[in-house]
Amino acid sequence: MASNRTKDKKKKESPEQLKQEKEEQINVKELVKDERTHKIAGIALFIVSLVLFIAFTSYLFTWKEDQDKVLRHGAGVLFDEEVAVSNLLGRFGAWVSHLFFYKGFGVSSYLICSFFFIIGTNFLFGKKVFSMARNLKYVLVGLLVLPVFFSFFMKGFGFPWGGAFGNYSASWLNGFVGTAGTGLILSLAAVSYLIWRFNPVFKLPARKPKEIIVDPLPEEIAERVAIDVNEKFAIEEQAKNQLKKESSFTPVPLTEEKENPLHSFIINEKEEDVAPLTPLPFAEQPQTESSVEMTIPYADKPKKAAKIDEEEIGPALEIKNVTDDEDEDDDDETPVKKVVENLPPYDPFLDLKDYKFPSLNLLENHGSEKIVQDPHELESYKNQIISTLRNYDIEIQKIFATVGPTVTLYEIVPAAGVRISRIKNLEDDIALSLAALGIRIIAPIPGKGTIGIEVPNVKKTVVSMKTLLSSEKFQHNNFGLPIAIGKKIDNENFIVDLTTMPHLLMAGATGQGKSVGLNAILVSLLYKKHPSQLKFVLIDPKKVELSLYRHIENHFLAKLPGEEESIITDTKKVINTLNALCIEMDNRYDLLKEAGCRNLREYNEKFVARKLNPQKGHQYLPFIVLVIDEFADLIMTAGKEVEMPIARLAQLARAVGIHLIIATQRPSVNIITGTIKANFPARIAFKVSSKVDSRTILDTGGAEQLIGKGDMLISYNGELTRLQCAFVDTPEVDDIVSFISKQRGYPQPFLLPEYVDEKELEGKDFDLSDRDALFEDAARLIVQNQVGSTSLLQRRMKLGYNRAGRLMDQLEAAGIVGPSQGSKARDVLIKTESELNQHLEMMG
Ligand SMILES: Nc1ncnc2c1ncn2[C@@H]1O[C@H](COP(=O)(O)OP(=O)(O)OP(=O)(O)O)[C@@H](O)[C@H]1O
Repeated sequence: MASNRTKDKKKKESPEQLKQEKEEQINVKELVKDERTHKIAGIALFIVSLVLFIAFTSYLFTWKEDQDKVLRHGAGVLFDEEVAVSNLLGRFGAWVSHLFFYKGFGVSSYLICSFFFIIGTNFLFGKKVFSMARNLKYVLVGLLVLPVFFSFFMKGFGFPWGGAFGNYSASWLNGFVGTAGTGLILSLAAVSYLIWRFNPVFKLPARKPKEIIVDPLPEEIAERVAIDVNEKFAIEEQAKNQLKKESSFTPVPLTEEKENPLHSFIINEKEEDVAPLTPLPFAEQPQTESSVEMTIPYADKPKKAAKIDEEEIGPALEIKNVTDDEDEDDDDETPVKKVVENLPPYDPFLDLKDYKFPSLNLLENHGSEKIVQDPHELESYKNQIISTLRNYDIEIQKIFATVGPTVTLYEIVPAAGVRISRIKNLEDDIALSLAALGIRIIAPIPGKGTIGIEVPNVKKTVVSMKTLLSSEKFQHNNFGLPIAIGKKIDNENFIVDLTTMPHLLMAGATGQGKSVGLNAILVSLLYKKHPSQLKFVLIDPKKVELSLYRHIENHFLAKLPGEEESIITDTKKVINTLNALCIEMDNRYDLLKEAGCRNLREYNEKFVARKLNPQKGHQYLPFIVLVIDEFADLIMTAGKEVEMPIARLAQLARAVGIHLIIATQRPSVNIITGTIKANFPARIAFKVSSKVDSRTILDTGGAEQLIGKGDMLISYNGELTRLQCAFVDTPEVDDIVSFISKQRGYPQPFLLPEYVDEKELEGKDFDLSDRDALFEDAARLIVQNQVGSTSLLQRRMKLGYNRAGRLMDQLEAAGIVGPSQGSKARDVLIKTESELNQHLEMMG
């Protein structure tokens, strides 16, 4: 019944009437929402603010003349044409400023016109240029405090400084706490207001440092400071965001720029890290002393040392001259020893003292580095993620977004009670529902209770090598071999020390950015290292990728003696080179052992301080970086012959400054074997074709979800980090290489020790009558030192590896030393020289 009645009632109403009402309602709503209305309102408010400002300012000068008239007529002054006032805005101006100044708040009334200005600006520009709530607070508190302050302190000046409100409050306060109390309270209130409003910086004048600190921070501390600062920033940002957010998952409207936590979270300290684009100052490198400076210390030294040619100030020459007959261990303070001690430190740069490091101008900016954040994209993915998870009954507490160069990380805090393993299990379904290529789910993000969903950006940003190399972290670090790899999702530059990695394995399907990645690493090193500090051994079975670098062979490359090409492409030669590197490693170990040093850095420091005698084979040892561009080809053709020396180098070479970078297109288990993997803790995966490949390289899936073009995952220090690899184009590499190659280099590439295949030597029976002319000398040396090492023969007798090796074989055949024991020295079977003499006599 009742429903029938309503129906009837509705019927009775004429349809046009209904329609009209409805339309009107909608129109008003739309009108209010219309952005044109906002603009008009904005301009109107601007004008109000301007009118008030003019009236107030004019009042400051005309108040005396106009005050009586306004007081006498009250609001009537507005319409009384006979009253003539002096305010610039006429009777209205005089009245309105009288109202605000005299009857209201005095000079603090300007706060009101500032407030109109703020609302007007926000309306006009259609967004929150200024925060309304915050400014409203400032105005209200200002109107409460300042008039009282002015009334109290400016009493007796005639002008209504604090207006009626100020006068009344000040006199009340005066009665309440007395003059002194009022003065103190008001001063405190006014100062507090100013601090709250403007937060001025109070700084004591900086004291001048007493002495200039020259030493850079120790490596670990410098690193830690950098990390702490970054962490602090991130934590502060996050805390701010948390505060701003509502308790539900709604992460604050994404369309508001100023106060949007997603945005402020996103805009990381990106720019902070960029140092001015000046040619790199190589702070950590040993200083190149000018030839003039070098000559001064010699001026009052004994004649012999003073004569040394500036060009050749190297330990080999100097010590040779002065230590001819001296035993280094002699404790006596001989004049000669004094000279050595007083020599300036050895400077490895002096070999090529005019060498100029490549300037950053050789690199290009690839597009704008500004990360493009599309609020609509962020909002829509956020909603999609929330609704997708809700389909699986997963409720979310909060969601944050961090926009990186290629992907955006949505970090989710699941509601209480949601098990992370459930989300992990639903990984594929969620990825499918989100239906974007390359979604990676990290459940949970290590070290946090949150879940990460990485979604590729529609518009990706290229990370230029130039940006990374000009960053503070790259320019001012204390790394042995700094390499700039790329940018993390939070836009932090990923710059690491290859010496701590200590080797690097790279894999990725063809065309996904491997070669660019290799170039980025090589270029980083070329920008930071002097030719005396670094040598590359480049192996490139594909014969294309690394050939660019052949022009710098006399500066930065190493090769086998007698070889024509410095870039090794032939498998047989690769095997020889790898074995030669093993010998170099063993030789270096011997040197380090003799010098009592644990690693290359200590050894070189000792050598630079001239604590090691070059006569005993000591020399400044450059880092050696072995780069293999296509490892799969090598393993396929040479198998164990390649794998064994690589495994040996990977296990042992770190301490002696030999580091390996191995790249492959095919990360299958027969190529990246267990032995290789175990010795390469740092690994990079560009996009690979399957989850199995990803597992082979990273021990986990994810690399198959990458989006190519330098998008990569790096497993380093037990952490998996997604990076956008720095981009350096071939023409840029060309320019750098030709810049270096045009400069004076060494006469030839750095020579690796000679390696002779043992198989070739085998079978050649040793005939005692055919023994080497140096056989006896070698036997004495070995017996005197009681060390059966080929490198000892090489160094002390200045022999090539071949001859020293042959001599050692002869000594073995003669029963003086035992059989080879790999990298360990052979046993010496004869203990004293007299025993040796007898033995040699018997041999005839
Ligand atoms: N970091 C990067 N930023 C932007 N684009 C990149 C990046 N790395 C690679 N690319 C793009 O991808 C292309 C292929 O890269 P690259 O030559 O390094 O692949 P690859 O994996 O070495 O391939 P292949 O194994 O066939 O040599 C480049 O020419 C470039 O256009």
